[in-house]
Amino acid sequence: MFPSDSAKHGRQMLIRINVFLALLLGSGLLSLGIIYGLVVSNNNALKHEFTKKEFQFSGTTDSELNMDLVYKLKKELASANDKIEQLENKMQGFEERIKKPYPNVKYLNYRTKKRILVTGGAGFVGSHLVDKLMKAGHDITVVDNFFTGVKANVEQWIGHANFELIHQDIVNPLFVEVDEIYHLASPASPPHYMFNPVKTIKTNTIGTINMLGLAKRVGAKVLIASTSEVYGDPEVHPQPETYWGHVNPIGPRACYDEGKRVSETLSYAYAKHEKVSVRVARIFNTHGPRMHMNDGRVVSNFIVQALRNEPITVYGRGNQTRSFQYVSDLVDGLIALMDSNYTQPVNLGNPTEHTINEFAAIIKGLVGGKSTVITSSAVEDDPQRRKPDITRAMTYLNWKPKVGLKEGLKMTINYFKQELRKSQKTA
Ligand SMILES: O=c1ccn([C@@H]2O[C@H](COP(=O)(O)OP(=O)(O)O[C@H]3OC[C@@H](O)[C@H](O)[C@H]3O)[C@@H](O)[C@H]2O)c(=O)[nH]1
Repeated sequence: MFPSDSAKHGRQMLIRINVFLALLLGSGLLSLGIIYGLVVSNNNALKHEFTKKEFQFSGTTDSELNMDLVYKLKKELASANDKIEQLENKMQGFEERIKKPYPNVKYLNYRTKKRILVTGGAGFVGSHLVDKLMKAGHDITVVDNFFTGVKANVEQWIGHANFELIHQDIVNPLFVEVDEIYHLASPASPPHYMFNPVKTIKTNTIGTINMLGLAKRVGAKVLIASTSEVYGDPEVHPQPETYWGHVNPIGPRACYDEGKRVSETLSYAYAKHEKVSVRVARIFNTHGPRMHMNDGRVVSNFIVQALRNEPITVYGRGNQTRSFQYVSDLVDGLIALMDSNYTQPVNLGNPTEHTINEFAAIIKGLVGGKSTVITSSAVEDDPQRRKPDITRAMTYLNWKPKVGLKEGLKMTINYFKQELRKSQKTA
């Protein structure tokens, strides 16, 4: 080999090495490029993921914070409510301990002061009678089984030296020394007296025997609270006391109607044979404060329905009539009858007569509101016409009602307004 050939060969080798190195460098750069590309894209994905996470993270934190706050506030509110309740209970305790002044009571000496028993004295009519007799200065004993009566009706007298409250059912004998007995104990509203018919009969028979027996033993005068229902579904209108009535003896109302009729029969049997001094009041529909909201009678139902803007429910066609008296008139009549020498039955009622449809319109007019008047099914044996002839009461007791229908209803409506407010407060 010539030296020039070897130089040529050396140059060729150098070129090959350079090409090889260039290729190597190129592929290296290419790989680096690919790796860079991969890293960058991965980084972007991470970035995106991070942003997403960050977004989610920040959202979660906010709502958790809100939940925490709501939870805390709820806890604080609950504990504040607990404290308010505790304070209210304490205040109620204090109020109860502060002696409430009694209503004014007249002073009577031992010659004029009477010892009077009022059965059913915690009821609607009974409690108004008790108020009047207490204010007149007499010694009053109330006996009540609290089936329809409530202690709250006489709470104004509890603790008074002239007042005593006995929780007892008059179906059981009672031994007390009294001068007069007003026997009012009995459920009076149709749904109440139909609730337990046998019990209603027992109250008006055994209960009445117990009271007449007590009157005989201690020489007391006794007034029996009878009812216009002894006339049943009357065929004579208006009803005088001489009318014997038209009662279905086996109908749903019989427990009360017949119960009261037996009560009257017993009274005159004791009067005739045992020389007991009896008075019999036939009480017509009455309304006023202390009627129970769920009493079920037409006055309470219509007023409460109108106050609540609920439909006023007329049973049947609404052409049946009733005459409504205010409770203070009735109480005056009961006392006048007890104090009189008249021993025959006496109607006590207001002769102003209205159909139930008219009555619904009167209540709606007085209450206002949005109530509609609807009719629902008629009541079995519902008396169709009722209006008292009060000639006897006017003649022998010099009594007649003083409170007009609308005047009385306004007072009854105000009472139910207060009751509804109270019940909404405690609900
Ligand atoms: O929501 C009612 C409630 C009652 N009524 C009707 O209104 C009339 C009067 O019903 P009430 O329940 O008030 O009273 P009643 O006249 O039937 O009985 C009353 O009679 C005299 C009292 O001795 C007694 O308190 C009671 O028995 C009935 O015709 C009755 O069907 C309605 O139309 N809607």
